[in-house]
Amino acid sequence: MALESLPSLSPYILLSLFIALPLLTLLHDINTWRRMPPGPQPLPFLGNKLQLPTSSPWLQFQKWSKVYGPIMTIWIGRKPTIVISDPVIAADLMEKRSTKYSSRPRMVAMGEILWDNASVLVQPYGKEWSVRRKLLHQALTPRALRLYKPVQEAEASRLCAELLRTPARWEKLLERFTSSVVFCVAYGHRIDSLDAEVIRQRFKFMQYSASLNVPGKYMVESFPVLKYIPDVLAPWKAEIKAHGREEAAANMKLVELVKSDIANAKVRGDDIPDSLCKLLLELREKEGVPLSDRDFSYIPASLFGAGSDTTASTLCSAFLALVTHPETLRAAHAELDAVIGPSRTPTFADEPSLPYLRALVKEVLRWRPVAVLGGTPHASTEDDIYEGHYIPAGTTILGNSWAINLNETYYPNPHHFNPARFLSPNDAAVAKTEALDKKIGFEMGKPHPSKSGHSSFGWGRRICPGADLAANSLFVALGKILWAFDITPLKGGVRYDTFAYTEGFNIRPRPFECGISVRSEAHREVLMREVKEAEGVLERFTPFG
Ligand code: HEM
Repeated sequence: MALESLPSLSPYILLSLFIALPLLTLLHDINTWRRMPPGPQPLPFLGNKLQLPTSSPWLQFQKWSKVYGPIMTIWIGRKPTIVISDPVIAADLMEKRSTKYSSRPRMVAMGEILWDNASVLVQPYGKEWSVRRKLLHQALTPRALRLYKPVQEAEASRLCAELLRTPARWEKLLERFTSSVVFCVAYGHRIDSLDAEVIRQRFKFMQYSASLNVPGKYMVESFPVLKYIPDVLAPWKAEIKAHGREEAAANMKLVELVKSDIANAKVRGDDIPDSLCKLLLELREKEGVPLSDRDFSYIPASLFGAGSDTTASTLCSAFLALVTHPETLRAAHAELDAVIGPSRTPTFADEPSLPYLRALVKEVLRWRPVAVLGGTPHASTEDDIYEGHYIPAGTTILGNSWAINLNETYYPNPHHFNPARFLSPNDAAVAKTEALDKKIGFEMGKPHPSKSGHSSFGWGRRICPGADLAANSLFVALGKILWAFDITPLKGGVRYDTFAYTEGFNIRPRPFECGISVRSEAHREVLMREVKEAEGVLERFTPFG
Protein backbone atom coordinates (compact mmCIF):
# COMPACT_ATOMS: atom_id res chain seq x y z
CA MET A 1 0.00 0.00 0.00
CA ALA A 2 2.76 2.37 1.01
CA LEU A 3 4.74 1.51 -2.11
CA GLU A 4 1.72 2.04 -4.32
CA SER A 5 1.18 5.54 -2.95
CA LEU A 6 4.76 6.74 -3.69
CA PRO A 7 4.27 7.72 -7.35
CA SER A 8 1.12 9.60 -6.35
CA LEU A 9 3.24 11.71 -3.95
CA SER A 10 5.33 13.28 -6.69
CA PRO A 11 2.50 15.52 -7.98
CA TYR A 12 2.15 16.78 -4.40
CA ILE A 13 5.83 17.54 -4.29
CA LEU A 14 5.62 19.25 -7.66
CA LEU A 15 2.53 21.13 -6.54
CA SER A 16 4.28 22.30 -3.40
CA LEU A 17 7.30 23.37 -5.42
CA PHE A 18 5.37 25.31 -8.03
CA ILE A 19 2.45 26.64 -5.98
CA ALA A 20 3.04 26.39 -2.26
CA LEU A 21 6.58 27.80 -2.27
CA PRO A 22 5.76 30.90 -4.35
CA LEU A 23 2.57 31.29 -2.30
CA LEU A 24 4.45 31.15 0.97
CA THR A 25 7.04 33.59 -0.40
CA LEU A 26 4.26 35.92 -1.47
CA LEU A 27 2.53 35.73 1.93
CA HIS A 28 5.87 36.51 3.58
CA ASP A 29 6.36 39.48 1.20
CA ILE A 30 2.84 40.81 1.81
CA ASN A 31 3.47 40.66 5.55
CA THR A 32 6.74 42.60 5.09
CA TRP A 33 5.03 45.17 2.78
CA ARG A 34 2.49 45.83 5.53
CA ARG A 35 5.05 46.25 8.28
CA MET A 36 7.44 48.51 6.34
CA PRO A 37 6.78 52.24 5.67
CA PRO A 38 4.02 52.72 3.07
CA GLY A 39 4.62 53.30 -0.62
CA PRO A 40 3.13 52.69 -4.06
CA GLN A 41 1.44 49.27 -4.22
CA PRO A 42 4.04 46.66 -5.26
CA LEU A 43 3.26 43.71 -7.55
CA PRO A 44 4.15 40.18 -6.45
CA PHE A 45 7.81 39.44 -7.26
CA LEU A 46 8.14 42.52 -9.49
CA GLY A 47 7.64 45.10 -6.77
CA ASN A 48 7.37 48.61 -8.21
CA LYS A 49 9.68 47.91 -11.15
CA LEU A 50 7.00 48.78 -13.72
CA GLN A 51 6.17 52.10 -12.01
CA LEU A 52 9.75 53.34 -11.75
CA PRO A 53 10.43 56.23 -14.14
CA THR A 54 13.27 55.86 -16.62
CA SER A 55 14.37 59.47 -16.11
CA SER A 56 14.81 61.80 -13.12
CA PRO A 57 13.54 59.29 -10.50
CA TRP A 58 14.07 61.88 -7.74
CA LEU A 59 11.08 63.84 -9.13
CA GLN A 60 8.75 60.82 -9.01
CA PHE A 61 10.02 59.94 -5.53
CA GLN A 62 9.26 63.51 -4.44
CA LYS A 63 5.71 63.24 -5.86
CA TRP A 64 5.18 59.90 -4.12
CA SER A 65 6.43 61.36 -0.84
CA LYS A 66 3.48 63.79 -0.93
CA VAL A 67 1.11 60.80 -1.12
CA TYR A 68 2.85 58.21 1.09
CA GLY A 69 4.81 60.43 3.45
CA PRO A 70 8.41 61.49 4.04
CA ILE A 71 9.57 57.91 4.65
CA MET A 72 8.30 55.42 2.10
CA THR A 73 9.23 52.05 0.64
CA ILE A 74 9.64 51.13 -2.98
CA TRP A 75 10.36 47.58 -4.08
CA ILE A 76 12.83 46.62 -6.81
CA GLY A 77 11.63 43.07 -7.30
CA ARG A 78 11.69 41.64 -3.78
CA LYS A 79 14.35 44.06 -2.51
CA PRO A 80 13.11 47.01 -0.43
CA THR A 81 14.44 50.55 -0.73
CA ILE A 82 13.47 53.19 1.82
CA VAL A 83 13.28 56.68 0.31
CA ILE A 84 13.52 59.62 2.74
CA SER A 85 12.30 63.13 1.91
CA ASP A 86 12.69 64.86 5.27
CA PRO A 87 16.03 65.94 6.76
CA VAL A 88 15.01 65.07 10.34
CA ILE A 89 14.14 61.49 9.39
CA ALA A 90 17.38 61.20 7.39
CA ALA A 91 19.34 62.36 10.45
CA ASP A 92 17.31 60.10 12.81
CA LEU A 93 18.26 57.02 10.84
CA MET A 94 21.62 57.70 9.18
CA GLU A 95 23.13 59.86 11.94
CA LYS A 96 21.50 59.04 15.29
CA ARG A 97 21.32 55.32 14.47
CA SER A 98 24.45 55.31 12.35
CA THR A 99 25.72 51.95 13.68
CA LYS A 100 22.78 50.33 11.85
CA TYR A 101 22.59 52.47 8.70
CA SER A 102 26.16 53.07 7.48
CA SER A 103 26.74 50.23 5.06
CA ARG A 104 26.33 50.18 1.28
CA PRO A 105 24.09 47.93 -0.80
CA ARG A 106 26.07 45.11 -2.38
CA MET A 107 27.41 46.12 -5.82
CA VAL A 108 28.94 42.88 -7.02
CA ALA A 109 30.06 43.81 -10.56
CA MET A 110 31.47 47.24 -9.67
CA GLY A 111 32.54 46.99 -6.03
CA GLU A 112 33.62 43.36 -5.79
CA ILE A 113 34.74 42.24 -9.27
CA LEU A 114 36.04 45.50 -10.78
CA TRP A 115 37.54 47.10 -7.66
CA ASP A 116 38.00 43.97 -5.56
CA ASN A 117 36.60 45.92 -2.58
CA ALA A 118 39.38 48.53 -2.76
CA SER A 119 37.18 51.62 -3.17
CA VAL A 120 35.98 53.36 0.00
CA LEU A 121 32.89 54.67 -1.81
CA VAL A 122 31.10 51.34 -2.15
CA GLN A 123 32.69 49.34 0.64
CA PRO A 124 30.37 47.74 3.21
CA TYR A 125 30.54 49.15 6.74
CA GLY A 126 33.27 47.41 8.69
CA LYS A 127 36.99 47.26 9.43
CA GLU A 128 38.20 47.42 5.80
CA TRP A 129 36.13 50.55 5.19
CA SER A 130 37.13 52.22 8.46
CA VAL A 131 40.89 51.77 7.77
CA ARG A 132 40.50 53.67 4.48
CA ARG A 133 38.13 56.26 5.87
CA LYS A 134 40.52 57.01 8.77
CA LEU A 135 43.38 57.56 6.34
CA LEU A 136 41.27 59.94 4.27
CA HIS A 137 40.38 61.88 7.42
CA GLN A 138 44.01 62.10 8.47
CA ALA A 139 44.87 63.70 5.13
CA LEU A 140 41.85 66.04 5.21
CA THR A 141 42.10 67.49 8.73
CA PRO A 142 41.62 71.28 9.10
CA ARG A 143 45.43 71.52 9.32
CA ALA A 144 45.88 69.58 6.07
CA LEU A 145 43.15 71.64 4.38
CA ARG A 146 45.15 74.77 5.20
CA LEU A 147 48.09 73.31 3.27
CA TYR A 148 45.93 72.98 0.15
CA LYS A 149 44.53 76.52 0.28
CA PRO A 150 47.38 78.30 -1.60
CA VAL A 151 46.93 76.03 -4.61
CA GLN A 152 43.14 76.48 -4.53
CA GLU A 153 43.62 80.27 -4.53
CA ALA A 154 46.19 80.10 -7.33
CA GLU A 155 43.98 77.87 -9.47
CA ALA A 156 41.01 80.18 -8.87
CA SER A 157 43.11 83.14 -10.11
CA ARG A 158 44.07 81.12 -13.17
CA LEU A 159 40.40 80.31 -13.75
CA CYS A 160 39.54 84.03 -13.72
CA ALA A 161 42.31 84.82 -16.24
CA GLU A 162 41.00 82.05 -18.50
CA LEU A 163 37.45 83.42 -18.19
CA LEU A 164 38.79 86.79 -19.36
CA ARG A 165 40.25 85.20 -22.49
CA THR A 166 37.55 82.69 -23.47
CA PRO A 167 34.36 83.37 -21.50
CA ALA A 168 32.22 81.23 -23.81
CA ARG A 169 34.19 78.13 -22.68
CA TRP A 170 33.21 78.72 -19.06
CA GLU A 171 31.91 75.21 -18.40
CA LYS A 172 35.13 73.54 -19.63
CA LEU A 173 37.18 76.09 -17.68
CA LEU A 174 35.32 75.20 -14.48
CA GLU A 175 36.04 71.52 -15.15
CA ARG A 176 39.73 72.17 -15.69
CA PHE A 177 39.81 74.18 -12.46
CA THR A 178 38.25 71.40 -10.34
CA SER A 179 40.32 68.66 -12.03
CA SER A 180 43.51 70.57 -11.37
CA VAL A 181 42.63 71.29 -7.74
CA VAL A 182 41.84 67.62 -7.17
CA PHE A 183 45.09 66.46 -8.81
CA CYS A 184 47.20 69.07 -6.99
CA VAL A 185 45.61 68.05 -3.68
CA ALA A 186 45.82 64.31 -4.42
CA TYR A 187 49.26 64.06 -6.07
CA GLY A 188 50.91 67.52 -6.14
CA HIS A 189 50.66 67.82 -9.95
CA ARG A 190 48.44 70.25 -11.80
CA ILE A 191 46.25 69.84 -14.89
CA ASP A 192 46.76 72.43 -17.63
CA SER A 193 44.37 70.90 -20.14
CA LEU A 194 41.42 68.53 -20.04
CA ASP A 195 43.16 66.75 -22.95
CA ALA A 196 45.88 65.51 -20.59
CA GLU A 197 46.19 61.73 -20.88
CA VAL A 198 45.64 61.26 -17.15
CA ILE A 199 42.25 63.02 -17.37
CA ARG A 200 41.11 60.99 -20.38
CA GLN A 201 42.07 57.87 -18.49
CA ARG A 202 40.12 58.93 -15.37
CA PHE A 203 37.01 59.67 -17.45
CA LYS A 204 37.33 56.28 -19.13
CA PHE A 205 37.49 54.54 -15.74
CA MET A 206 34.52 56.52 -14.43
CA GLN A 207 32.40 55.76 -17.48
CA TYR A 208 33.24 52.07 -17.33
CA SER A 209 32.40 51.72 -13.64
CA ALA A 210 29.12 53.63 -14.14
CA SER A 211 28.24 51.30 -17.02
CA LEU A 212 28.43 48.32 -14.65
CA ASN A 213 25.96 49.83 -12.26
CA VAL A 214 22.93 49.65 -14.56
CA PRO A 215 20.10 47.71 -12.86
CA GLY A 216 19.42 44.41 -14.61
CA LYS A 217 22.64 44.43 -16.68
CA TYR A 218 24.38 41.65 -14.75
CA MET A 219 22.67 38.54 -13.31
CA VAL A 220 25.41 38.44 -10.69
CA GLU A 221 23.67 41.29 -8.84
CA SER A 222 20.64 39.03 -8.22
CA PHE A 223 22.70 35.82 -7.84
CA PRO A 224 26.04 36.85 -6.27
CA VAL A 225 27.17 33.22 -6.26
CA LEU A 226 27.84 33.65 -10.01
CA LYS A 227 30.91 35.68 -9.17
CA TYR A 228 32.67 32.42 -8.24
CA ILE A 229 32.36 30.94 -11.78
CA PRO A 230 35.89 30.55 -13.17
CA ASP A 231 36.87 33.35 -15.56
CA VAL A 232 37.27 30.96 -18.52
CA LEU A 233 33.59 30.08 -18.28
CA ALA A 234 32.47 33.67 -17.67
CA PRO A 235 33.91 36.06 -20.30
CA TRP A 236 31.84 38.93 -18.85
CA LYS A 237 33.69 38.54 -15.57
CA ALA A 238 37.11 38.25 -17.22
CA GLU A 239 36.39 41.51 -19.07
CA ILE A 240 35.43 43.36 -15.88
CA LYS A 241 38.54 42.05 -14.13
CA ALA A 242 40.78 43.18 -17.00
CA HIS A 243 39.37 46.71 -16.65
CA GLY A 244 39.95 46.49 -12.89
CA ARG A 245 43.59 45.52 -13.43
CA GLU A 246 44.07 48.45 -15.82
CA GLU A 247 42.61 50.91 -13.30
CA ALA A 248 44.63 49.49 -10.41
CA ALA A 249 47.84 49.71 -12.45
CA ALA A 250 47.09 53.36 -13.31
CA ASN A 251 46.38 54.17 -9.65
CA MET A 252 49.64 52.55 -8.53
CA LYS A 253 51.59 54.41 -11.22
CA LEU A 254 50.37 57.72 -9.75
CA VAL A 255 51.58 56.73 -6.29
CA GLU A 256 54.93 55.66 -7.79
CA LEU A 257 55.18 59.11 -9.38
CA VAL A 258 54.83 60.80 -5.98
CA LYS A 259 57.37 58.38 -4.48
CA SER A 260 59.88 59.28 -7.18
CA ASP A 261 59.09 63.01 -6.68
CA ILE A 262 59.98 62.59 -3.00
CA ALA A 263 63.18 60.66 -3.81
CA ASN A 264 64.30 63.23 -6.41
CA ALA A 265 63.58 66.11 -4.04
CA LYS A 266 65.70 64.42 -1.37
CA VAL A 267 68.62 64.22 -3.79
CA ARG A 268 68.16 67.91 -4.65
CA GLY A 269 67.84 68.76 -0.99
CA ASP A 270 64.41 70.41 -1.24
CA ASP A 271 60.78 69.38 -0.77
CA ILE A 272 57.78 68.67 -2.99
CA PRO A 273 54.35 70.33 -2.62
CA ASP A 274 52.13 68.95 0.13
CA SER A 275 49.57 66.52 -1.23
CA LEU A 276 47.22 63.91 0.16
CA CYS A 277 49.34 61.13 -1.36
CA LYS A 278 52.52 62.57 0.17
CA LEU A 279 50.86 62.83 3.61
CA LEU A 280 49.60 59.24 3.34
CA LEU A 281 53.02 57.92 2.28
CA GLU A 282 54.62 59.68 5.26
CA LEU A 283 51.96 58.23 7.54
CA ARG A 284 52.54 54.77 6.10
CA GLU A 285 56.24 55.04 6.81
CA LYS A 286 55.71 56.35 10.34
CA GLU A 287 52.81 54.27 11.59
CA GLY A 288 52.39 51.51 9.04
CA VAL A 289 49.13 51.08 7.12
CA PRO A 290 47.47 47.66 6.88
CA LEU A 291 46.82 47.94 3.12
CA SER A 292 48.50 46.40 0.07
CA ASP A 293 50.12 48.78 -2.45
CA ARG A 294 47.13 48.25 -4.71
CA ASP A 295 44.52 49.06 -2.04
CA PHE A 296 46.57 52.02 -0.79
CA SER A 297 46.65 53.51 -4.31
CA TYR A 298 42.83 53.68 -4.41
CA ILE A 299 42.73 56.25 -1.60
CA PRO A 300 44.23 59.26 -3.41
CA ALA A 301 42.61 57.98 -6.63
CA SER A 302 39.15 58.26 -5.02
CA LEU A 303 39.47 62.07 -5.03
CA PHE A 304 39.02 62.50 -8.76
CA GLY A 305 35.90 60.35 -9.14
CA ALA A 306 34.26 61.76 -6.02
CA GLY A 307 35.45 65.36 -6.03
CA SER A 308 36.05 66.78 -9.49
CA ASP A 309 32.78 66.48 -11.39
CA THR A 310 30.70 67.12 -8.24
CA THR A 311 32.45 70.44 -7.57
CA ALA A 312 32.39 71.53 -11.24
CA SER A 313 28.67 70.70 -11.50
CA THR A 314 27.95 72.76 -8.38
CA LEU A 315 29.77 75.72 -9.95
CA CYS A 316 27.65 75.27 -13.12
CA SER A 317 24.51 75.44 -10.94
CA ALA A 318 25.88 78.63 -9.35
CA PHE A 319 26.15 80.25 -12.81
CA LEU A 320 22.56 79.23 -13.61
CA ALA A 321 21.37 80.60 -10.27
CA LEU A 322 23.14 83.94 -10.79
CA VAL A 323 21.78 84.35 -14.32
CA THR A 324 18.23 83.67 -13.18
CA HIS A 325 18.40 85.57 -9.86
CA PRO A 326 20.28 88.80 -10.72
CA GLU A 327 19.51 90.38 -7.33
CA THR A 328 21.87 87.85 -5.71
CA LEU A 329 24.70 88.88 -8.05
CA ARG A 330 24.11 92.51 -7.06
CA ALA A 331 24.14 91.62 -3.37
CA ALA A 332 27.39 89.66 -3.77
CA HIS A 333 28.99 92.53 -5.70
CA ALA A 334 27.91 94.99 -3.02
CA GLU A 335 29.47 92.88 -0.26
CA LEU A 336 32.71 92.26 -2.19
CA ASP A 337 33.07 95.94 -3.14
CA ALA A 338 32.52 97.06 0.45
CA VAL A 339 34.78 94.48 2.11
CA ILE A 340 37.51 93.83 -0.48
CA GLY A 341 37.58 97.01 -2.56
CA PRO A 342 38.91 97.46 -6.09
CA SER A 343 42.60 96.61 -5.83
CA ARG A 344 42.68 92.86 -5.08
CA THR A 345 40.49 89.73 -5.24
CA PRO A 346 39.22 87.95 -2.11
CA THR A 347 41.22 85.13 -0.49
CA PHE A 348 40.51 82.61 2.26
CA ALA A 349 41.70 85.16 4.80
CA ASP A 350 38.59 87.23 3.96
CA GLU A 351 36.15 84.39 4.64
CA PRO A 352 35.02 85.61 8.11
CA SER A 353 34.10 89.03 6.72
CA LEU A 354 32.16 87.74 3.68
CA PRO A 355 28.98 86.22 5.19
CA TYR A 356 26.88 86.71 2.05
CA LEU A 357 29.42 84.86 -0.11
CA ARG A 358 29.59 82.03 2.44
CA ALA A 359 25.79 81.87 2.43
CA LEU A 360 25.74 81.87 -1.38
CA VAL A 361 27.97 78.77 -1.45
CA LYS A 362 25.58 76.96 0.92
CA GLU A 363 22.53 78.04 -1.05
CA VAL A 364 23.97 76.68 -4.33
CA LEU A 365 24.62 73.34 -2.65
CA ARG A 366 21.03 73.34 -1.34
CA TRP A 367 19.25 74.71 -4.39
CA ARG A 368 20.43 72.07 -6.87
CA PRO A 369 22.10 69.18 -4.98
CA VAL A 370 24.53 67.56 -7.42
CA ALA A 371 24.35 64.15 -5.70
CA VAL A 372 20.63 64.32 -6.24
CA LEU A 373 19.75 61.00 -4.60
CA GLY A 374 22.26 61.40 -1.79
CA GLY A 375 25.25 59.99 -3.70
CA THR A 376 25.84 56.30 -3.12
CA PRO A 377 22.93 54.76 -1.16
CA HIS A 378 23.29 53.59 2.43
CA ALA A 379 22.23 50.10 3.54
CA SER A 380 21.05 48.85 6.93
CA THR A 381 22.86 46.03 8.71
CA GLU A 382 20.37 45.23 11.51
CA ASP A 383 16.59 44.93 11.77
CA ASP A 384 15.07 48.13 13.18
CA ILE A 385 11.75 49.77 14.07
CA TYR A 386 11.28 53.46 13.23
CA GLU A 387 8.06 55.28 14.22
CA GLY A 388 6.31 51.90 14.36
CA HIS A 389 7.60 50.81 10.93
CA TYR A 390 9.75 47.73 10.45
CA ILE A 391 13.01 48.18 8.51
CA PRO A 392 14.75 44.83 7.92
CA ALA A 393 18.54 44.43 7.76
CA GLY A 394 19.77 44.71 4.18
CA THR A 395 17.34 47.50 3.21
CA THR A 396 18.72 50.09 0.80
CA ILE A 397 18.34 53.64 2.18
CA LEU A 398 18.09 56.55 -0.24
CA GLY A 399 18.14 60.11 1.04
CA ASN A 400 16.36 61.95 -1.76
CA SER A 401 18.45 65.14 -1.53
CA TRP A 402 16.23 66.79 -4.13
CA ALA A 403 13.13 66.36 -1.97
CA ILE A 404 15.01 67.08 1.26
CA ASN A 405 16.76 70.26 0.07
CA LEU A 406 13.58 71.51 -1.58
CA ASN A 407 11.29 70.61 1.31
CA GLU A 408 9.00 73.63 1.86
CA THR A 409 8.79 73.08 5.61
CA TYR A 410 12.50 73.83 5.95
CA TYR A 411 12.93 76.13 2.97
CA PRO A 412 9.83 78.17 2.12
CA ASN A 413 9.65 79.03 -1.59
CA PRO A 414 12.32 76.37 -2.16
CA HIS A 415 13.12 76.99 -5.83
CA HIS A 416 13.88 80.63 -5.13
CA PHE A 417 17.66 80.93 -5.00
CA ASN A 418 18.14 83.00 -1.87
CA PRO A 419 21.49 82.96 0.00
CA ALA A 420 19.92 85.04 2.79
CA ARG A 421 18.36 81.80 4.12
CA PHE A 422 21.80 80.95 5.43
CA LEU A 423 22.56 84.28 7.10
CA SER A 424 22.36 84.31 10.86
CA PRO A 425 20.95 87.53 12.44
CA ASN A 426 24.54 88.65 13.11
CA ASP A 427 25.63 87.92 9.54
CA ALA A 428 22.61 89.77 8.22
CA ALA A 429 23.71 92.91 10.03
CA VAL A 430 27.18 92.64 8.47
CA ALA A 431 25.87 91.78 5.02
CA LYS A 432 23.33 94.60 5.04
CA THR A 433 23.31 95.68 1.43
CA GLU A 434 20.71 97.64 -0.48
CA ALA A 435 19.96 94.67 -2.73
CA LEU A 436 19.53 92.45 0.32
CA ASP A 437 17.13 94.87 1.99
CA LYS A 438 14.91 95.54 -0.98
CA LYS A 439 14.84 92.43 -3.04
CA ILE A 440 15.64 89.42 -0.99
CA GLY A 441 14.30 89.46 2.53
CA PHE A 442 14.32 86.35 4.62
CA GLU A 443 12.68 83.05 3.95
CA MET A 444 13.15 81.05 7.10
CA GLY A 445 11.55 77.68 7.68
CA LYS A 446 11.93 75.02 10.32
CA PRO A 447 15.64 74.68 11.18
CA HIS A 448 17.49 71.94 9.36
CA PRO A 449 19.00 69.40 11.80
CA SER A 450 22.58 69.56 10.49
CA LYS A 451 25.15 72.26 11.14
CA SER A 452 25.67 72.90 7.42
CA GLY A 453 21.93 73.61 7.00
CA HIS A 454 21.56 71.27 4.00
CA SER A 455 22.01 67.57 3.19
CA SER A 456 24.09 67.81 0.02
CA PHE A 457 27.13 66.06 1.48
CA GLY A 458 25.21 63.07 2.85
CA TRP A 459 24.91 61.74 6.39
CA GLY A 460 26.53 60.29 9.47
CA ARG A 461 29.56 58.03 9.23
CA ARG A 462 29.43 57.99 5.42
CA ILE A 463 29.15 61.78 5.08
CA CYS A 464 31.39 63.15 2.32
CA PRO A 465 34.95 63.31 3.71
CA GLY A 466 35.80 65.93 1.06
CA ALA A 467 32.99 68.34 2.05
CA ASP A 468 35.28 71.02 3.50
CA LEU A 469 37.76 70.73 0.65
CA ALA A 470 34.91 71.11 -1.85
CA ALA A 471 33.37 74.02 0.08
CA ASN A 472 36.78 75.76 0.05
CA SER A 473 37.07 75.37 -3.74
CA LEU A 474 33.54 76.73 -4.17
CA PHE A 475 34.19 79.68 -1.86
CA VAL A 476 37.45 80.81 -3.43
CA ALA A 477 36.38 80.26 -7.04
CA LEU A 478 33.03 82.02 -6.62
CA GLY A 479 34.64 84.78 -4.53
CA LYS A 480 37.15 85.67 -7.22
CA ILE A 481 34.71 85.22 -10.13
CA LEU A 482 32.00 87.35 -8.53
CA TRP A 483 34.50 90.04 -7.54
CA ALA A 484 35.67 90.28 -11.17
CA PHE A 485 32.72 89.51 -13.45
CA ASP A 486 29.13 90.24 -14.33
CA ILE A 487 27.34 86.99 -15.10
CA THR A 488 24.18 87.84 -16.96
CA PRO A 489 21.46 86.40 -19.20
CA LEU A 490 22.12 86.68 -22.94
CA LYS A 491 20.41 89.66 -24.54
CA GLY A 492 17.23 89.11 -26.56
CA GLY A 493 14.97 87.61 -23.91
CA VAL A 494 16.61 84.16 -23.70
CA ARG A 495 14.58 81.98 -21.34
CA TYR A 496 16.50 79.85 -18.85
CA ASP A 497 15.02 76.65 -17.50
CA THR A 498 16.26 76.05 -13.95
CA PHE A 499 14.92 72.48 -14.11
CA ALA A 500 16.79 71.47 -17.29
CA TYR A 501 19.32 69.13 -15.72
CA THR A 502 21.23 66.05 -16.89
CA GLU A 503 20.32 62.52 -15.80
CA GLY A 504 22.40 60.19 -13.63
CA PHE A 505 23.63 59.88 -10.07
CA ASN A 506 25.26 63.32 -10.26
CA ILE A 507 23.40 66.07 -12.09
CA ARG A 508 24.36 69.42 -13.62
CA PRO A 509 22.49 72.01 -15.70
CA ARG A 510 22.12 71.14 -19.39
CA PRO A 511 24.52 73.31 -21.44
CA PHE A 512 23.45 76.96 -21.57
CA GLU A 513 25.05 80.21 -22.67
CA CYS A 514 25.39 83.34 -20.59
CA GLY A 515 27.22 86.67 -20.67
CA ILE A 516 30.47 86.79 -18.68
CA SER A 517 32.11 90.21 -18.79
CA VAL A 518 34.78 91.79 -16.63
CA ARG A 519 33.34 94.55 -14.42
CA SER A 520 35.93 97.21 -15.38
CA GLU A 521 39.40 97.74 -16.82
CA ALA A 522 40.70 98.11 -13.26
CA HIS A 523 39.29 94.66 -12.42
CA ARG A 524 40.99 93.23 -15.53
CA GLU A 525 44.35 94.67 -14.48
CA VAL A 526 44.05 93.15 -11.02
CA LEU A 527 43.29 89.73 -12.53
CA MET A 528 46.28 89.97 -14.88
CA ARG A 529 48.56 90.92 -12.01
CA GLU A 530 47.28 88.18 -9.71
CA VAL A 531 47.54 85.44 -12.31
CA LYS A 532 51.28 86.14 -12.54
CA GLU A 533 51.58 85.61 -8.76
CA ALA A 534 49.44 82.45 -9.09
CA GLU A 535 51.77 81.07 -11.76
CA GLY A 536 54.57 81.38 -9.21
CA VAL A 537 52.63 79.17 -6.77
CA LEU A 538 51.63 76.68 -9.48
CA GLU A 539 55.18 76.30 -10.81
CA ARG A 540 55.95 73.79 -8.07
CA PHE A 541 52.99 71.61 -9.12
CA THR A 542 54.48 70.37 -12.40
CA PRO A 543 51.72 69.56 -14.90
CA PHE A 544 50.67 66.15 -16.16
CA GLY A 545 51.39 65.98 -19.87
C1 HEM B 1 30.43 69.71 -4.23
C2 HEM B 1 31.20 68.66 -4.13
C3 HEM B 1 30.80 67.35 -3.50
C4 HEM B 1 29.56 66.85 -3.20
C5 HEM B 1 28.21 67.51 -3.43
C6 HEM B 1 29.76 65.54 -2.59
C7 HEM B 1 28.73 64.73 -2.12
C8 HEM B 1 28.92 63.47 -1.58
C9 HEM B 1 27.85 62.64 -1.11
C10 HEM B 1 26.37 63.00 -1.10
C11 HEM B 1 28.41 61.48 -0.67
C12 HEM B 1 27.67 60.27 -0.08
C13 HEM B 1 27.51 60.49 1.41
C14 HEM B 1 26.69 59.42 2.11
O1 HEM B 1 26.75 58.27 1.71
O2 HEM B 1 25.97 59.76 3.07
C15 HEM B 1 29.84 61.58 -0.86
C16 HEM B 1 30.74 60.59 -0.54
C17 HEM B 1 32.10 60.70 -0.75
N1 HEM B 1 32.77 61.82 -1.18
FE1 HEM B 1 31.98 63.58 -1.76
N2 HEM B 1 31.10 65.27 -2.55
C18 HEM B 1 31.78 66.35 -3.08
C19 HEM B 1 33.15 66.50 -3.17
C20 HEM B 1 34.08 65.59 -2.73
C21 HEM B 1 35.51 65.79 -2.72
C22 HEM B 1 36.23 67.08 -3.14
C23 HEM B 1 36.07 64.64 -2.28
C24 HEM B 1 37.55 64.41 -2.09
C25 HEM B 1 38.08 64.15 -0.96
C26 HEM B 1 35.00 63.69 -2.00
C27 HEM B 1 35.15 62.39 -1.55
C28 HEM B 1 34.12 61.52 -1.21
C29 HEM B 1 34.33 60.13 -0.80
C30 HEM B 1 35.67 59.42 -0.71
C31 HEM B 1 33.05 59.63 -0.49
C32 HEM B 1 32.72 58.22 0.01
C33 HEM B 1 32.68 58.20 1.53
C34 HEM B 1 32.29 56.85 2.11
O3 HEM B 1 31.62 56.06 1.47
O4 HEM B 1 32.66 56.60 3.28
N3 HEM B 1 33.80 64.31 -2.29
N4 HEM B 1 30.13 62.81 -1.40
